[in-house]
Amino acid sequence: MLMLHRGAQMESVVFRMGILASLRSMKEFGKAIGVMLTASHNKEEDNGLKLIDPMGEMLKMSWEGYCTQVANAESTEDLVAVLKNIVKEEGINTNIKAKIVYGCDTRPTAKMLVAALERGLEAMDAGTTNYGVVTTPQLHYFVCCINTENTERAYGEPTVDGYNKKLAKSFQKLVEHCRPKRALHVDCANGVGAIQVEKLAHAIGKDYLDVVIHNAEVSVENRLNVKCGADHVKTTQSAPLGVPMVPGERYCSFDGDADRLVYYFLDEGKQFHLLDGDRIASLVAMYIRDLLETAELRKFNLGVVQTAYANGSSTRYIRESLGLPVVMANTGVKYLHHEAEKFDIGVYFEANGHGTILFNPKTRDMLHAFEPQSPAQQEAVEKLLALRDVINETIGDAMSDMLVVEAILATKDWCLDDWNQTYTGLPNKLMKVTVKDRSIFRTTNAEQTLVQPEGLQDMIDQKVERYINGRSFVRPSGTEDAVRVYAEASTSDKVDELALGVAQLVYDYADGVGPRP
Ligand SMILES: CC(=O)N[C@H]1[C@@H](OP(=O)(O)O)O[C@H](CO)[C@@H](O)[C@@H]1O
Repeated sequence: MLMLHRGAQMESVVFRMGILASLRSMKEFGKAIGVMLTASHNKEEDNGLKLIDPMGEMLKMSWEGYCTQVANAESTEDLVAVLKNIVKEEGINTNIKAKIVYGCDTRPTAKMLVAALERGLEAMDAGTTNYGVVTTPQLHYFVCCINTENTERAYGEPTVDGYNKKLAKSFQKLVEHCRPKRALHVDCANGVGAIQVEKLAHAIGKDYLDVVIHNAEVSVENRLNVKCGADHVKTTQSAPLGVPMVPGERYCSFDGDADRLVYYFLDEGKQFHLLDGDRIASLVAMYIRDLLETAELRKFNLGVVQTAYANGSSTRYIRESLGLPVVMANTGVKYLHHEAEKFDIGVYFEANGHGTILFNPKTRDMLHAFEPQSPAQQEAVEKLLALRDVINETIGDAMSDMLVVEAILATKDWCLDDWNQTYTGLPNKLMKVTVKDRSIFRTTNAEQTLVQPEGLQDMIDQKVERYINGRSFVRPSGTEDAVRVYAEASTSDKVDELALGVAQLVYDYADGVGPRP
């Protein structure tokens, strides 16, 4: 995501991205490329812009570099030189007509950003489709649908209606013999999810899933993600504003652009329990593993991809209790996505609730061609195919992930507490330290080991050794000007102590800025 900080530059950067997106489409011989104008995760007041590649996937890394070059060009001459260089380096035929599809979020800035983007697209004479206010994952889905239309791999109809119908039909298939669950309260973070989940719920029908929408004030300024939404619930481990919680009821939160999902509930003693991305990954992995067992398709290589922020108990549970491989990837969904592609069926989730399931093309073809030997086998394969249809494989999608979770809970007849009982999460803590120069921090081993500044990792290791079930790592944030410290230990007091100790080490060792933690 390209961060767009408020100010005079914002419109100009979006205009330039219209030009760059058109070049990307020309490079792909006129395939549709997506541009999503959205709220950024880390600062509610900032916007973000995402370019979406032809199969609905995140933009190729080499083109991310072009985004920065184009955004940072200082004068018109510089910009022209940068663009000319991209055309040359990529061997782009600029006579090809570009095709761009775009969407935006609910904030007042969207109108101005859309106009700026359209000016860039007009300058390139691109063919365009404006999807208006849609979720980021929906736009990823539309791009994939458009570019696979009329092919063997057709992904679906590239409309909101098409998306809702596909998801509704496959969800209904997954829960057809299940007892309906109690209502699900959905916190939409005052974002676009509120508009879209209502349509989806309507397509599914109350008999299959009773959705109660909260935080749907999309037209009130400065409400988006404020004290609500998946990120808030995950980091504060408490109820979002605007959602009065009752013990025994079922709750989930989307984030503002509806790509992250977390669940939570209050137990009878009114204690709050969070079911985050780690829990979703393990639930989904268990479900697929069981379907593969029933279908006698054990040869399929099913695996889970996590980051170092995954709770150590979840990793242990997936490896030891479910008997499945877990691969660690760098922070950021693009890294997880690439690792998940290596499995026949890859489940990936960041702890923050962003993730999806990938079915390798070969796996899809084999499932379609499969000739079942028993009704049980047939049902299991049909469910795997329905699961593939309900999930948005292009990117983590809160609405689609929610249906997956709901289908699994309904199949198992589990309440949220049953799900929570699968393993006990280790107490953990995430802290941020601001230092003079975070670029001096270099990591290896999926960001779990520091190689620079030299000597700091040894000191962290010495600290960690003193704690039962202790684990801690330090890495520079990719999205904020800070170094993140993560720690786990057997009790919440111990984890506070460990995280603080490591944060102080970082501060002392690497020129901390501001008050010492
Ligand atoms: C610890 C943490 O939550 N990190 C987040 C955060 O990345 P950092 O590189 O840690 O700033 O923003 C990313 C983008 O939204 C998200 O993918 C990731 O999970």
